Amino acid sequence: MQTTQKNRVAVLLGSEHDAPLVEGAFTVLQELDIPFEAHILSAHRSNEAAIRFAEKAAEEGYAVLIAAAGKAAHLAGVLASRSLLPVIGIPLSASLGGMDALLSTVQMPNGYPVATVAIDGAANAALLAAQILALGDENLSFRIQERRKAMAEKVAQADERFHRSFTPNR
Ligand SMILES: Nc1c(C(=O)O)ncn1[C@@H]1O[C@H](COP(=O)(O)O)[C@@H](O)[C@H]1O
Repeated sequence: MQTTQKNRVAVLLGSEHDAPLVEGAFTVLQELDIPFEAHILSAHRSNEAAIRFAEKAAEEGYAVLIAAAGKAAHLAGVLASRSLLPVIGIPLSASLGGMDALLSTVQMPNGYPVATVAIDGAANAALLAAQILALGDENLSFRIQERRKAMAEKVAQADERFHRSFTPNR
């Protein structure tokens, strides 16, 4: 069932085959209690549907669009060309280690930005979407801070396990 709140994130995948590389985004969005919808949509293979989706996204309650695609990854750019919502691109390592998708996602012409995360950086795409939503949501901001604290705690624990030192006798 769709909510009418304007706080949803859309996660668009260029192909069903991309799903395993995008799971990290779903995990983060669920962890942070952010409503999302995920769809398969292609700027190449379902061009009209992609354009329709972008044009209606704001009125359908989406606040941020995440587009994940490999190879000639034009999905994020096409969505950005038809919507004023922030678009976050995840270049996927479907071929050439993801360099092809990275360049096609990040090298947008002046005027149509796509916020591009690392190759296969699905979790960071979700976190960036969360931080955008948190601009107008103090509770979400608190949840993100708590997540960061938990990460810092893990680093401290790793340091306790790992720490070593050596002082030479002179
Ligand atoms: N880059 C795009 C777009 C697009 O940009 O619109 N649509 C599909 N694809 C990508 O093609 C790759 C191969 O797709 P298939 O495995 O379905 O042939 C996928 O990584 C997909 O994201």
